[in-house]
Amino acid sequence: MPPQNEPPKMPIDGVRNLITIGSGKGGVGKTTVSVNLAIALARLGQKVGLLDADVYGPNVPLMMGIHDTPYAVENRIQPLEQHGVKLMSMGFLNPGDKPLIWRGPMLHSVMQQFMRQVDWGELDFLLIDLPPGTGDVALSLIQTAPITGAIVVSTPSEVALEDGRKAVLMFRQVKVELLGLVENMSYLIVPGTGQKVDIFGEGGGRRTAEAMDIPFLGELPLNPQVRIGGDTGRPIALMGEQEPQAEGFYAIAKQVIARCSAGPLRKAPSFSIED
Ligand SMILES: Nc1ncnc2c1ncn2[C@@H]1O[C@H](COP(=O)(O)OP(=O)(O)OP(=O)(O)O)[C@@H](O)[C@H]1O
Repeated sequence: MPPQNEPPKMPIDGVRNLITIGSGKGGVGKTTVSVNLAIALARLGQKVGLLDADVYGPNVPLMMGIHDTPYAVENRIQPLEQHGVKLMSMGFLNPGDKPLIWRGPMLHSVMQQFMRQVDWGELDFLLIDLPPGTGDVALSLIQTAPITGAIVVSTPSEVALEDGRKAVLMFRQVKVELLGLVENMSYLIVPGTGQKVDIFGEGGGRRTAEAMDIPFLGELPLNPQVRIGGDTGRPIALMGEQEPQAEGFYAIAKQVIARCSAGPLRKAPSFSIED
């Protein structure tokens, strides 16, 4: 049972599955996985929203190729929509290169508004792209919302995995179900020669997932087209499931659908930070 002083985890109206995408380390491709997974889920027939919780470095608008300003109707913020995905990001409200200089309580309140005062409508999946690490924003979200499951993204390098393990342990400590680990930038196929190069080491993601007893959701190669897709606002998942360069994202999306429709994950886990 949650302790008496713990705030209740209020469900988000109309949202069936709330999935957080986190990483220990920055720059490992968490937002890249988030946008491509969102598009893949939408293309597989799911109703999808993506909340960019990386308030200090919100890259979702750029990667989804949309820079409008959301408006409010009767105190409810209307999410923007692009590539079949409903979107909300601090980048829509604070566009450009101006840094946001906010402390914890302000972040907490804006995240609550993004979850609960945005007119998400009916969604099968609301994905939350967390900021890297195990800090305030991640914890505040996890403490207040019934997270269905968490995905952790890491490269196979030991440095990234060390921090990835901390993210896994954070979710475990707050009793959020781990949907699994995604290994990004797993290897590079050299254009022209077809040679496979393990730039960040080989197999580290799978080994870590096995050691921590969480599902391994798959490897995503380092691929210049993935970077270009992000930089131009046309994520590679838009090319569809049949496109070999996008199929890894669809394979992850299918596992997420399978796990989340299975039943028990739909129930909000109880939370206790003291455990
Ligand atoms: N599989 C990949 N192949 C090629 N480039 C990639 C791949 N994954 C990510 N990138 C590129 O690496 C850079 C960092 O990715 P991204 O912004 O998704 O990381 P992140 O973990 O969300 O970073 P942070 O949260 O620290 O801002 C981006 O330029 C992105 O396009």
